[in-house]
Amino acid sequence: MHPDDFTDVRYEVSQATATVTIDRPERMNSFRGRTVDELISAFKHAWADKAVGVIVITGTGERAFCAGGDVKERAETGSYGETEWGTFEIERLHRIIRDVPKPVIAAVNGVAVGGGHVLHVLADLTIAAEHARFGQSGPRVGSFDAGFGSAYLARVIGEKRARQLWFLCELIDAHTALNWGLVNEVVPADRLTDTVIEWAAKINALSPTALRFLKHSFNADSDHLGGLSHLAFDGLDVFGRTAEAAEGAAAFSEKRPPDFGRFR
Ligand SMILES: CC(C)(COP(=O)(O)OP(=O)(O)OC[C@H]1O[C@@H](n2cnc3c(N)ncnc32)[C@H](O)[C@@H]1OP(=O)(O)O)[C@@H](O)C(=O)NCCC(=O)NCCSC(=O)CCC(=O)c1ccccc1C(=O)O
Repeated sequence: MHPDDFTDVRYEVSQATATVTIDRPERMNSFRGRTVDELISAFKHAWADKAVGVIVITGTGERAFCAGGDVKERAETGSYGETEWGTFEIERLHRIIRDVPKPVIAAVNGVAVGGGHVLHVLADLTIAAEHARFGQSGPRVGSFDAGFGSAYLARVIGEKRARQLWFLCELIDAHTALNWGLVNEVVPADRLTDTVIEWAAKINALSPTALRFLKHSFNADSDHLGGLSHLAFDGLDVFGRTAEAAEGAAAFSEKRPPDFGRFR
Protein backbone atom coordinates (compact mmCIF):
# COMPACT_ATOMS: atom_id res chain seq x y z
CA MET A 1 0.00 0.00 0.00
CA HIS A 2 1.33 3.46 -0.87
CA PRO A 3 1.29 6.18 1.83
CA ASP A 4 -0.82 8.35 -0.50
CA ASP A 5 -3.60 5.78 -0.07
CA PHE A 6 -3.46 5.74 3.74
CA THR A 7 -6.62 6.80 5.59
CA ASP A 8 -5.70 5.93 9.20
CA VAL A 9 -1.99 6.77 9.29
CA ARG A 10 0.16 9.69 8.16
CA TYR A 11 3.67 9.05 6.85
CA GLU A 12 6.18 11.88 6.55
CA VAL A 13 9.94 11.96 5.98
CA SER A 14 12.04 14.91 7.03
CA GLN A 15 15.69 15.30 8.08
CA ALA A 16 16.39 11.56 7.65
CA THR A 17 13.53 10.72 10.02
CA ALA A 18 10.29 8.99 9.06
CA THR A 19 7.34 9.93 11.26
CA VAL A 20 4.49 7.45 11.38
CA THR A 21 1.39 9.00 12.97
CA ILE A 22 -1.74 7.07 13.90
CA ASP A 23 -4.48 9.43 12.77
CA ARG A 24 -7.77 8.35 14.36
CA PRO A 25 -8.15 10.94 17.15
CA GLU A 26 -11.94 10.45 17.35
CA ARG A 27 -11.21 6.90 18.55
CA MET A 28 -8.21 7.87 20.71
CA ASN A 29 -5.93 6.66 17.89
CA SER A 30 -7.03 3.08 18.50
CA PHE A 31 -6.29 0.71 15.64
CA ARG A 32 -8.56 -1.34 13.42
CA GLY A 33 -7.32 -3.90 10.88
CA ARG A 34 -6.74 -1.28 8.22
CA THR A 35 -4.71 0.89 10.61
CA VAL A 36 -2.42 -2.05 11.33
CA ASP A 37 -2.00 -2.75 7.58
CA GLU A 38 -1.05 0.89 7.02
CA LEU A 39 1.38 0.92 9.96
CA ILE A 40 3.13 -2.14 8.55
CA SER A 41 3.31 -0.52 5.15
CA ALA A 42 4.70 2.71 6.64
CA PHE A 43 7.43 0.79 8.49
CA LYS A 44 8.29 -1.09 5.28
CA HIS A 45 8.66 2.20 3.41
CA ALA A 46 10.91 3.54 6.17
CA TRP A 47 12.91 0.30 6.16
CA ALA A 48 13.49 0.44 2.40
CA ASP A 49 14.25 4.16 2.19
CA LYS A 50 18.02 4.66 2.40
CA ALA A 51 17.41 8.32 3.22
CA VAL A 52 15.74 7.32 6.52
CA GLY A 53 17.86 6.59 9.61
CA VAL A 54 15.29 6.87 12.43
CA ILE A 55 11.58 6.04 12.62
CA VAL A 56 9.22 7.85 14.98
CA ILE A 57 5.80 6.48 15.89
CA THR A 58 3.24 8.80 17.47
CA GLY A 59 -0.47 9.69 17.47
CA THR A 60 -2.50 12.69 16.35
CA GLY A 61 -3.47 15.26 18.98
CA GLU A 62 -2.64 15.51 22.66
CA ARG A 63 -5.10 13.03 24.17
CA ALA A 64 -3.84 9.69 22.89
CA PHE A 65 -0.72 8.03 21.57
CA CYS A 66 -2.79 4.89 20.90
CA ALA A 67 -5.68 3.29 22.84
CA GLY A 68 -4.99 -0.19 21.44
CA GLY A 69 -7.49 -2.21 19.47
CA ASP A 70 -10.68 -0.42 18.41
CA VAL A 71 -12.97 -1.93 21.03
CA LYS A 72 -16.09 -0.28 19.59
CA GLU A 73 -15.45 -1.84 16.18
CA ARG A 74 -14.92 -5.21 17.87
CA ALA A 75 -18.13 -4.83 19.92
CA GLU A 76 -20.14 -3.85 16.84
CA THR A 77 -18.78 -6.32 14.28
CA GLY A 78 -16.94 -9.00 16.29
CA SER A 79 -13.69 -8.18 14.49
CA TYR A 80 -11.30 -5.32 13.76
CA GLY A 81 -12.81 -4.82 10.30
CA GLU A 82 -11.60 -5.42 6.77
CA THR A 83 -7.92 -5.87 6.01
CA GLU A 84 -5.81 -6.20 2.88
CA TRP A 85 -5.32 -9.97 3.29
CA GLY A 86 -8.31 -10.80 5.47
CA THR A 87 -6.12 -11.32 8.54
CA PHE A 88 -5.50 -9.01 11.50
CA GLU A 89 -1.74 -8.47 11.29
CA ILE A 90 -0.88 -7.03 14.70
CA GLU A 91 1.75 -9.70 15.34
CA ARG A 92 3.46 -8.78 12.05
CA LEU A 93 3.46 -5.14 13.15
CA HIS A 94 5.14 -6.08 16.42
CA ARG A 95 7.79 -8.02 14.48
CA ILE A 96 8.51 -5.20 12.06
CA ILE A 97 9.02 -2.66 14.87
CA ARG A 98 11.60 -5.02 16.36
CA ASP A 99 13.16 -6.18 13.10
CA VAL A 100 13.48 -2.93 11.16
CA PRO A 101 17.23 -2.26 11.33
CA LYS A 102 16.84 1.38 12.32
CA PRO A 103 16.11 2.83 15.78
CA VAL A 104 12.38 3.36 16.46
CA ILE A 105 11.38 6.16 18.86
CA ALA A 106 7.88 6.24 20.37
CA ALA A 107 6.81 9.84 20.94
CA VAL A 108 4.05 9.31 23.49
CA ASN A 109 1.78 12.33 23.21
CA GLY A 110 -1.06 11.11 25.46
CA VAL A 111 -2.46 7.86 26.76
CA ALA A 112 -0.76 4.63 25.65
CA VAL A 113 -2.96 1.75 26.67
CA GLY A 114 -3.63 -1.88 25.68
CA GLY A 115 -2.22 -2.74 22.27
CA GLY A 116 -1.11 0.91 22.05
CA HIS A 117 1.01 0.48 25.13
CA VAL A 118 2.62 -2.58 23.56
CA LEU A 119 3.64 -0.51 20.52
CA HIS A 120 5.70 1.89 22.65
CA VAL A 121 7.15 -0.98 24.72
CA LEU A 122 8.44 -2.54 21.49
CA ALA A 123 9.97 0.72 20.27
CA ASP A 124 13.69 1.08 20.98
CA LEU A 125 13.25 4.36 22.84
CA THR A 126 10.29 6.21 24.35
CA ILE A 127 10.00 9.94 24.93
CA ALA A 128 6.82 10.93 26.76
CA ALA A 129 4.90 14.15 27.25
CA GLU A 130 4.33 15.00 30.93
CA HIS A 131 0.59 14.30 30.69
CA ALA A 132 1.06 10.86 29.07
CA ARG A 133 -0.37 7.80 30.87
CA PHE A 134 0.56 4.18 30.42
CA GLY A 135 -1.00 0.79 31.04
CA GLN A 136 -2.65 -2.41 29.93
CA SER A 137 -6.41 -2.95 29.82
CA GLY A 138 -6.95 -6.30 28.05
CA PRO A 139 -8.41 -8.17 31.05
CA ARG A 140 -11.06 -5.43 31.35
CA VAL A 141 -12.10 -5.50 27.69
CA GLY A 142 -11.70 -9.21 26.94
CA SER A 143 -8.21 -9.36 25.47
CA PHE A 144 -4.58 -10.09 26.38
CA ASP A 145 -1.13 -9.99 24.87
CA ALA A 146 0.64 -13.02 26.32
CA GLY A 147 3.62 -12.56 23.99
CA PHE A 148 5.96 -9.58 23.75
CA GLY A 149 3.31 -7.40 25.45
CA SER A 150 3.71 -9.21 28.75
CA ALA A 151 6.96 -11.20 28.63
CA TYR A 152 9.09 -8.47 27.04
CA LEU A 153 7.39 -5.84 29.20
CA ALA A 154 8.63 -7.79 32.23
CA ARG A 155 12.16 -7.62 30.78
CA VAL A 156 11.85 -3.85 30.55
CA ILE A 157 10.31 -3.02 33.95
CA GLY A 158 10.60 -6.24 35.96
CA GLU A 159 8.14 -9.01 36.78
CA LYS A 160 6.31 -7.35 39.68
CA ARG A 161 5.62 -4.11 37.87
CA ALA A 162 4.62 -5.86 34.63
CA ARG A 163 2.18 -8.05 36.57
CA GLN A 164 0.85 -4.95 38.35
CA LEU A 165 0.08 -3.26 35.00
CA TRP A 166 -1.68 -6.36 33.63
CA PHE A 167 -3.43 -7.57 36.77
CA LEU A 168 -4.77 -4.21 37.98
CA CYS A 169 -5.38 -2.53 34.61
CA GLU A 170 -4.66 0.90 36.11
CA LEU A 171 -2.81 3.61 34.24
CA ILE A 172 0.42 5.07 35.60
CA ASP A 173 1.62 8.62 34.96
CA ALA A 174 4.67 9.65 32.96
CA HIS A 175 6.92 10.30 35.96
CA THR A 176 6.14 6.88 37.43
CA ALA A 177 6.87 5.40 33.99
CA LEU A 178 10.24 7.16 34.00
CA ASN A 179 10.94 5.92 37.52
CA TRP A 180 10.10 2.36 36.43
CA GLY A 181 12.40 2.52 33.37
CA LEU A 182 9.42 2.24 31.03
CA VAL A 183 10.32 5.48 29.23
CA ASN A 184 13.64 7.20 28.52
CA GLU A 185 12.65 10.83 29.00
CA VAL A 186 9.66 12.93 30.07
CA VAL A 187 9.26 16.44 28.66
CA PRO A 188 6.57 19.14 28.69
CA ALA A 189 4.03 18.48 25.91
CA ASP A 190 5.18 21.52 23.93
CA ARG A 191 8.76 20.14 23.94
CA LEU A 192 7.90 16.64 22.73
CA THR A 193 8.33 17.18 18.99
CA ASP A 194 11.54 19.19 19.37
CA THR A 195 13.04 16.66 21.77
CA VAL A 196 12.26 13.82 19.38
CA ILE A 197 13.86 15.78 16.52
CA GLU A 198 16.96 16.40 18.67
CA TRP A 199 17.30 12.73 19.62
CA ALA A 200 16.75 11.64 16.02
CA ALA A 201 19.43 14.08 14.83
CA LYS A 202 21.91 12.68 17.35
CA ILE A 203 21.15 9.13 16.20
CA ASN A 204 21.31 10.10 12.54
CA ALA A 205 24.84 11.44 13.07
CA LEU A 206 26.03 7.94 14.06
CA SER A 207 27.11 4.94 12.00
CA PRO A 208 23.95 3.28 10.61
CA THR A 209 25.71 -0.08 10.32
CA ALA A 210 26.85 -0.02 13.94
CA LEU A 211 23.31 0.91 15.03
CA ARG A 212 21.86 -1.90 12.89
CA PHE A 213 24.08 -4.52 14.49
CA LEU A 214 23.42 -3.14 17.96
CA LYS A 215 19.66 -3.27 17.47
CA HIS A 216 19.82 -6.89 16.29
CA SER A 217 22.13 -7.68 19.18
CA PHE A 218 19.74 -6.21 21.77
CA ASN A 219 16.86 -8.09 20.14
CA ALA A 220 18.62 -11.45 19.95
CA ASP A 221 18.46 -11.93 23.69
CA SER A 222 14.63 -11.74 23.74
CA ASP A 223 13.78 -12.91 20.22
CA HIS A 224 12.65 -16.33 21.42
CA LEU A 225 9.66 -14.48 22.89
CA GLY A 226 8.45 -14.28 19.27
CA GLY A 227 7.61 -17.99 19.55
CA LEU A 228 5.59 -17.21 22.65
CA SER A 229 3.81 -14.47 20.70
CA HIS A 230 2.74 -16.99 18.03
CA LEU A 231 1.17 -19.16 20.71
CA ALA A 232 -0.34 -16.18 22.46
CA PHE A 233 -1.97 -14.68 19.37
CA ASP A 234 -3.40 -18.02 18.33
CA GLY A 235 -4.78 -18.35 21.86
CA LEU A 236 -6.18 -14.84 21.67
CA ASP A 237 -7.83 -15.64 18.36
CA VAL A 238 -9.72 -18.48 20.05
CA PHE A 239 -10.46 -16.43 23.18
CA GLY A 240 -11.74 -13.55 21.04
CA ARG A 241 -14.64 -15.73 19.87
CA THR A 242 -15.87 -16.50 23.39
CA ALA A 243 -18.76 -14.93 25.29
CA GLU A 244 -16.26 -13.83 27.95
CA ALA A 245 -14.26 -11.73 25.47
CA ALA A 246 -17.48 -10.36 23.93
CA GLU A 247 -18.65 -9.26 27.40
CA GLY A 248 -15.47 -7.19 27.84
CA ALA A 249 -15.88 -5.38 24.51
CA ALA A 250 -19.65 -4.90 24.97
CA ALA A 251 -19.21 -3.46 28.46
CA PHE A 252 -16.67 -0.89 27.18
CA SER A 253 -18.96 0.10 24.33
CA GLU A 254 -21.97 0.38 26.62
CA LYS A 255 -19.93 2.37 29.20
CA ARG A 256 -20.63 -0.07 32.04
CA PRO A 257 -18.41 -2.30 34.19
CA PRO A 258 -17.93 -5.78 32.71
CA ASP A 259 -19.63 -8.72 34.41
CA PHE A 260 -17.03 -11.48 34.30
CA GLY A 261 -18.27 -13.23 37.46
CA ARG A 262 -20.13 -15.94 35.56
CA PHE A 263 -16.93 -17.00 33.75
CA ARG A 264 -14.87 -17.63 36.87
C1 LIG B 1 -7.99 5.48 26.50
C2 LIG B 1 -8.79 5.82 27.74
C3 LIG B 1 -7.97 5.59 29.00
C4 LIG B 1 -9.11 7.33 27.65
O1 LIG B 1 -9.96 7.71 28.70
P1 LIG B 1 -10.59 9.17 28.67
O2 LIG B 1 -9.53 10.19 28.48
O3 LIG B 1 -11.44 9.28 29.90
O4 LIG B 1 -11.49 9.24 27.34
P2 LIG B 1 -12.78 8.41 27.00
O5 LIG B 1 -13.96 9.29 27.17
O6 LIG B 1 -12.80 7.11 27.69
O7 LIG B 1 -12.54 8.12 25.44
C5 LIG B 1 -12.77 9.12 24.46
C6 LIG B 1 -13.48 8.49 23.28
O8 LIG B 1 -12.60 7.54 22.66
C7 LIG B 1 -13.23 6.26 22.63
N1 LIG B 1 -12.21 5.22 22.79
C8 LIG B 1 -11.25 5.16 23.71
N2 LIG B 1 -10.52 4.05 23.58
C9 LIG B 1 -11.05 3.38 22.53
C10 LIG B 1 -10.73 2.14 21.89
N3 LIG B 1 -9.70 1.39 22.31
N4 LIG B 1 -11.51 1.76 20.88
C11 LIG B 1 -12.52 2.52 20.43
N5 LIG B 1 -12.89 3.71 20.99
C12 LIG B 1 -12.14 4.11 22.00
C13 LIG B 1 -14.19 6.27 23.83
O9 LIG B 1 -15.20 5.31 23.69
C14 LIG B 1 -14.71 7.70 23.76
O10 LIG B 1 -15.67 7.78 22.71
P3 LIG B 1 -17.04 8.59 22.94
O11 LIG B 1 -17.81 8.37 21.67
O12 LIG B 1 -16.62 10.02 23.14
O13 LIG B 1 -17.70 8.02 24.15
C15 LIG B 1 -10.09 5.03 27.82
O14 LIG B 1 -10.96 5.42 26.79
C16 LIG B 1 -9.87 3.56 27.70
O15 LIG B 1 -9.53 2.90 28.67
N6 LIG B 1 -10.05 3.03 26.50
C17 LIG B 1 -10.02 1.59 26.23
C18 LIG B 1 -8.62 1.13 26.10
C19 LIG B 1 -8.61 -0.32 25.75
O16 LIG B 1 -9.16 -1.12 26.48
N7 LIG B 1 -7.99 -0.66 24.61
C20 LIG B 1 -8.00 -1.95 24.02
C21 LIG B 1 -7.20 -2.93 24.83
S1 LIG B 1 -7.11 -4.50 24.10
C22 LIG B 1 -5.96 -4.25 22.93
O17 LIG B 1 -5.57 -3.21 22.58
C23 LIG B 1 -5.36 -5.46 22.32
C24 LIG B 1 -5.32 -5.37 20.84
C25 LIG B 1 -4.44 -6.35 20.33
O18 LIG B 1 -3.28 -6.06 20.41
C26 LIG B 1 -4.87 -7.64 19.74
C27 LIG B 1 -3.86 -8.21 19.10
C28 LIG B 1 -4.06 -9.35 18.41
C29 LIG B 1 -5.29 -9.97 18.39
C30 LIG B 1 -6.30 -9.43 19.06
C31 LIG B 1 -6.11 -8.28 19.77
C32 LIG B 1 -7.33 -7.92 20.49
O19 LIG B 1 -7.44 -6.96 21.19
O20 LIG B 1 -8.33 -8.62 20.42
